[in-house]
This record gives sequence, C-alpha cells and structure tokens, in this order.
Amino acid sequence: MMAADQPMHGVPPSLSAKVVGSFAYLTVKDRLPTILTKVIDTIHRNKNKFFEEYGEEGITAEKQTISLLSKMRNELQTDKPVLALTDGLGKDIDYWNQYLQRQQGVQGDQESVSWFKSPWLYVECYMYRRIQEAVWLNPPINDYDVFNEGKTQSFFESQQAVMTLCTYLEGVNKNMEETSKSQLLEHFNKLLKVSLWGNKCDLSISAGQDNSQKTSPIDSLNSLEPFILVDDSNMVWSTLISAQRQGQSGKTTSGRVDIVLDNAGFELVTDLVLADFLVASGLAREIHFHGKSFPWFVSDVTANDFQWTIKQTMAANHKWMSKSGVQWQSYLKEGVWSYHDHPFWTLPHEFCDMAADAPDLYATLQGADLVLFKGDLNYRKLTGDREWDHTVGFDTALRGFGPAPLCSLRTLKANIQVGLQPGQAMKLCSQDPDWMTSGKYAVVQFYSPNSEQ
Ligand SMILES: O=P(O)(O)OC[C@H]1O[C@](O)(CO)[C@@H](O)[C@@H]1O
Ligand SMILES: [Mn+2]
Repeated sequence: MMAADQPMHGVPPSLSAKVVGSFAYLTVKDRLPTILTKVIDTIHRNKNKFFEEYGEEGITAEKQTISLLSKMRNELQTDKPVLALTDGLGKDIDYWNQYLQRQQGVQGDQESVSWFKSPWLYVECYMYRRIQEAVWLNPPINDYDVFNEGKTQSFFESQQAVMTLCTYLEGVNKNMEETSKSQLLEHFNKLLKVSLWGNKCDLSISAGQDNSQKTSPIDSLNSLEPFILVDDSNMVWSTLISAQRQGQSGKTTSGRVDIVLDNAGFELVTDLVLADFLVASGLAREIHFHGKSFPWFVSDVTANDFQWTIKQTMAANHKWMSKSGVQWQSYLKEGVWSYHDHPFWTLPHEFCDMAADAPDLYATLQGADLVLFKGDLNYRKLTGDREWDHTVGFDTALRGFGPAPLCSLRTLKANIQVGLQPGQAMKLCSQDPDWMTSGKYAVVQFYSPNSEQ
C-alpha cells in the first residue's frame, strides 16, 4: 500500500488543509467541527430516548460518547497528531493503524501527521471512523446511527419528487414492450441524469443543513444540461449494449451492473429507480449495490438505510411509489438485486490501492460489466484527491484502477476535476469561481480498461 502524499514521479501531492485558504483548509477548519458539534447535539437531544431504552446505563453511555467526541473536536481544532484507533471492534482497525504508520513515515514523524498537515482525504475519513469508535466503545448505545435523523428527514422532505419519479418510472416500464431502441436510449439518458443530479442532495457539503429535492427531477433536466462538464453517457450506453449476449435458446442475456452508492434520501431513490429501469428494460440482468458498513460522511447509505428506504417506499400512500417499493423488495428477494458492504469503502485509501489492499473487493468488481460510482467522495478516491491539472486524462488520474468499465456520476463539491478540455477550467473560473465546490456542475466520466492499447 502506498500512503497518500508519497513523492512519486508524475503524481501530484494530495489536497491538504495545510494550504491555508484552500477548500480543504476551510473544510477542516469550519465544516468538520460543525458536523461534530451537530453529532454531539444529536446524541444529547436523544438522552431521554437512551434512558427509556436502557435506563442509567444509557445515560452513562451518552455522556461518555459525548466526552470522546468533544475530545476529538479539540484535537482537530488544535491541530493535534492523528491517534491510532483503540476500539479493537472493527475488522478495519489494522488497516487504519498501518495507514497511520505509513503516513508517519512519509510525513517525517508522529507530530507531523496532524489534522491540518495531512492529506485532507485521510483526515476527513478518519473523523468519521473516530465518531464510530466513540459510539462503538459505548454500549448499550453502540448501534446508534448519529446521522439517522438527517437521513430520514431528507427522505421525507423529498416525497413529492420521489412520487413524480416513481410515476415516471411506471409510465416507462408499462410500455416497455412497445418501446423502440431510440426511446429506450432517451429514457436511459433521463434516468442516468436524474441519478447524477440526485447527488446534489448530500448532507455533508451543507454540514447537515436541509438539502432535499423539492422540484420535479425530470422537468429540471433540460435546464441542467449546460452544467454537465463531461458527458460520457453514450459510452455507458454502449457498454451496456455490448454486454448483451445471445444465449443458446436465442434469448438475450445482459450484463451485471454494480452501483457504488453514495447518499441516502433522494439520491438513493434515484439510484433505485435507475436500477429498476435497467432491469425492466433488459439493459442489465443483475444489480449489485455497494454501501457503507457504518454511518459515513453524514448521509451515506448503510444496510439499514437501504432496507428502510425500500420499506418506506412500499408503505407510501401513493400508488406508483408503493408499487415501485414492492417491485424493489421482490428484486432483492429473487436475487436480481443484492446489497453488499465491504470495509474498504470506509477506509481512507485511494481506489488505486484497492487491488493490493482489498483484492477480494477488486475481484468482486471485476465480475461486473459496468461499475457506477456515485458522488463526490468516490470521485476523490478514484482520482486520489490530488492536485491534478484539469486537462489530465481520467485514465491517468485513476493510476491503474480499472476492475471493469466504470463511470463516475458526480456533482462537483471538492476542488478536483480531471479530463477537461484545454481552457475549459479557466473559462469556468472566470464565470463562476466556486464551480468546483458548489454542487452546481456535474460530470458523467467514463473509463474502460478494455479500451487500453
Ligand atoms: O456525498 P458526496 O457527494 O460524496 O459528497 C461528500 C462531500 O463531502 C466532502 O468530502 C466535503 O467535506 C466533499 O467532497 C463533498 O462535498
Ligand atoms: Mn456522501
């Protein structure tokens, strides 16, 4: 495993809060402490609930969790060294502690691996792991999801948009038999873009503020088109088409699509709707969803969120929404859809480390015909969260990561972007200085290992 920021020929340094005034700096200085304060507040507000469930033990656990979190907030704000994990509870602990040791080797000594001096990707991931450590160390509240309230709220606030989307899906699926290939392509493009823009709705960029979808997701698509900086959706389409094979019986079978999920709430619904369409249209045979094994980056999907969302959709008091939920549940039951998690998704590693550090996960992804990576954090990990020139190719920034044809569906919320045309970034900078962090722009960026010479 390479530690981040290791000097390597031609590979730029990691983004870091050590660059005063940078987006990384502002995130570590302001946004992360705000998130931590909200977590502390949430736990405190739920004190009575813990008491009702567990009595005095619940209250003691609440106090101890808060004290560990306040301690961490203080370490962060005073730029203290990153500490080894102590919970001994996750399968991931050795990976985290080895990563820290390597960072110490790269950055010089123990002192220098601190919150502001280390790679941003590393310390930001580490904060979420330390939140989990504080919770895990405190039974009986150790299975409490500190971000659950925000995730469920964002789902309920997007109800109108979810209903619109499920109604649209019903219209598409109902006429599938008579759909021509060009109509199919049109539906595919729409639902891929809905899933793309669904990524605007994460809760971590807004430090937990309301960020739900209020307008019709289908109607907004045309006006959003100019904000897509790279659009490789035609390559995603052709990958799906070329994965279709004629079976012996003359029946066509299609490929497997893996979706590396990002946020719960509206974004997850857009991903489920896309997955439903891919199966119903025969563009995919099987969908594997990948989520997080513990609460992560405020709004990311865990197994619990995944099941909860499908149950809520089933139980909705809206004909097409509940029909969709029932369909999704049966896809899961039949194994057409499956949900997976792996500790690697909640490690700080760049994805180019996956083949060496999580070979089982890499091999799993190799079984897919297409892997869709949702969201900003996945993009940061795909590209290593490094100071790449904007015109560097996506393939270069992936640094050998390519288990299968892959596509990033991401709205820009961090100052990294590769694969742009010469001059494109300069123009954006002059029109809209916040273009990389506002979530207003997006990319559909594709790479296939099969097209390598
Ligand atoms: O949910 P997403 O799209 O991965 O976004 C996570 C957000 O958190 C950040 O890491 C910022 O703290 C950004 O990269 C991004 O804005
Ligand atoms: Mn997220």
